[in-house]
Amino acid sequence: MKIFSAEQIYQADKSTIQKEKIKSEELMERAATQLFEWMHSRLRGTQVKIQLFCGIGNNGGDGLVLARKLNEHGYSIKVYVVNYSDKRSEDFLLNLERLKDGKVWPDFINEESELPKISPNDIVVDAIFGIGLNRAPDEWVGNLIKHINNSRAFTLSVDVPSGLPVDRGPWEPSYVINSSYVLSFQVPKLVFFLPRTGVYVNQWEILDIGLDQDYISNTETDFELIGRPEVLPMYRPRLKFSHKGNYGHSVIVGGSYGKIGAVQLAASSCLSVGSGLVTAFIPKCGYNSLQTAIPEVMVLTGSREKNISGIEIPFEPSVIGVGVGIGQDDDTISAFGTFLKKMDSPMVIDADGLNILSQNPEMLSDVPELSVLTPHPKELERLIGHWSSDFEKLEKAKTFAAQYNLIVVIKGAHTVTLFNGKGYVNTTGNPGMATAGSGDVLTGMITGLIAQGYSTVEASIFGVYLHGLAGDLAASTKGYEALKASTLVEHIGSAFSELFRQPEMEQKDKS
Ligand SMILES: NC(=O)C1=CN([C@@H]2O[C@H](COP(=O)(O)OP(=O)(O)OC[C@H]3O[C@@H](n4cnc5c(N)ncnc54)[C@H](OP(=O)(O)O)[C@@H]3O)[C@@H](O)[C@H]2O)[C@@H](O)CC1
Ligand SMILES: Nc1ncnc2c1ncn2[C@@H]1O[C@H](COP(=O)(O)OP(=O)(O)O)[C@@H](O)[C@H]1O
Ligand SMILES: [K+]
Repeated sequence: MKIFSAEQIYQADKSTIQKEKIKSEELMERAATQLFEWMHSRLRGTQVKIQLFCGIGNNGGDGLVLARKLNEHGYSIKVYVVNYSDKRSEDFLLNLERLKDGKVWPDFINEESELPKISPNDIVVDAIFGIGLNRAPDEWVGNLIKHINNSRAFTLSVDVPSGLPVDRGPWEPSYVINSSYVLSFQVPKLVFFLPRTGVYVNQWEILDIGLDQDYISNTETDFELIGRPEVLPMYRPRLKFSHKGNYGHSVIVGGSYGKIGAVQLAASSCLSVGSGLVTAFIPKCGYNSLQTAIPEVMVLTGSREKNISGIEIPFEPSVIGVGVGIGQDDDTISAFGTFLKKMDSPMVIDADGLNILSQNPEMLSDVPELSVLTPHPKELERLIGHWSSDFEKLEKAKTFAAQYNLIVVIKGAHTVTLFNGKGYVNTTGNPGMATAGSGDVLTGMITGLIAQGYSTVEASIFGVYLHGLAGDLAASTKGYEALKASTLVEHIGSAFSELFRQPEMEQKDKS
C-alpha cells in the first residue's frame, strides 16, 4: 500500500473532487460518515460521554460533521471548538452552521479558557489538527493537548493524532495527542511507523473515503507499506521436478569464540527459508557444536581456533551472508577487507561485518553493488552518523544506500528497507522479537532467499516480512517474553503457509 505525503493527499483530494464533480464539503461528509459508522457500529447507542475537540480547519470540520451525526443518533456529546486561528475553513464554517441548526452549540476554547473536565471514562474525539499542521501549536493549545493526554480517556484521533506533522518530526514532542486509536483517511501516514513518532499511535485503521483510484495508482511514492498483498507476488514456487541444486548454495561466514550460536541461528534459518545447500565458514572452535546442532549444514573452518583470520571458500557459492558473531579482532578485520576486495557478487552483511565497515569506511567501496546491509539503529548510526529525527535518519540512509548502490535494511519495530530512493515499510513483527539473535535469523533468511534466485531487494523485503510473520506466529503460542530467536526459526515454515491462507479458512477458524 502506498504511503502518501501530505502534498499528495491534497492532490488526491483535488483530483477526486474534479473527477467526481463533487464539492469538497461532500468529501468531508463522506469522510465523517465513515468515522460515524465506525463509532456507531461499536458503541451501538451506548450512553458514554463523547467529548469532541475540533480545530478550525477541515480536520475540525470532520469533527463537526461527526458531532452532528452522533447527535442525530442520540449520543451524549459535548463539542469544543479549539479556536487557534481566525482562518476558518469554508467547510468548517458550513458544518458549524449545520451543527447549530441541530441545536448543538459548541463551546469555544481560546487562550483564556479554563481546561474542560475530562473523565477517564469519557471518549475524546481528537479533531484539532489534521495533515494541515505546519508549525508548532501555540502553548495554550499544547497545554490542552497535554490535558487530554493526562485525562487517560480513550482518544480517537481523526486522520492523525493532533500535533503530529506527517512529513517531519514534531516541533514539541509533548504537544502531540497520544491516540488510543487513529482513523486515518484512505492512506497510512509514514509517521505511524517510525520509532519516534509511532509512539503517539496505539492502533490505527484506514477508512476508505473513495479518493480517486487513478491518482492513487499512478502516483509514485517515496514509501510503501509492505503487507501480504505486496509480498505474495514475489513468492517463487518450488517446482515438482526440482532438486536441491535449483535452490542455491548459501554460505554463512561468521562466528568467534563464544559467538558460534549466531552462525548456528543464521545457518538454520537459511535452510528453513529454503536454501538448497548451506555451508558455514567459522573458526575451528565452533566445529563440533555446529555439526552437532545442525546436521544439514556443512561446515568449513578457518585456520584459527577462536576467530576468523582468512576467508577462503573452495567453491562458487550462490550467495554469502557475512558478519554474524564474527568479532572485530585485527586479523578478522583484515581478512574481511581482503575478502571484500575479492568479491564481486552481492552479499548480505550484518552485525560486526557492519561495524568493521563503519570503522574502516574505505572498505565500503569494495562492497559489491546491490549487497544487503542489515543494521539495527546503533549499527546504522555508526555507518551514517547521528540523526536528530527519523526523517533525517531516512534521508541520510537513502543517500548512503545510493552512494554505494546498496540495499539498507533498517531493523526495528517497522523495519524499513531502502533501495533506489524508495523505502519499504514492514508491517509484521512484535516486541517479542527484541531478543538476542533475532537479527542473525533475519540475515540467514535474506541470504537463503537470494540463494534461491530472489533479487537482493526482493529477498530483503520478503525476508523481513516473513521474519516478522514467523515472530507473530511464534508470539501467538509463546507470548512475547519467552520468544527466542530459535523459536523464530521453527516458525518460518508456518509463516510460508500463513502467506497462502485463504480468507475462508480464516473465517472457519474463527467460527
Ligand atoms: N483528502 C483527504 O484525506 C480529506 C481530508 N479531510 C480532512 O482535512 C484535514 C486537513 O485539513 P486542513 O488542510 O484544513 O488542515 P488542518 O489540519 O485542519 O489544519 C487547519 C489549519 O490550521 C493552520 N495551522 C497549521 N498549523 C497550525 C498551528 N500550529 N497553529 C495554528 N494554526 C495552524 C493551517 O492554516 P494556516 O494558518 O497555515 O493558513 C491549517 O490549514 C485532514 O487531516 C482531514 O481530516 C477530509 O475533510 C476530507 C478528505
Ligand atoms: N519491537 C519490535 N517489533 C518488531 N520487530 C522487532 C522489534 N524489536 C526487534 N525486532 C526485530 O528483531 C531483529 C533484531 O535484530 P538485531 O538487533 O540485529 O538482533 P541481534 O543482534 O540480537 O541478532 C530485527 O529484525 C528487528 O526488526
Ligand atoms: K486529528
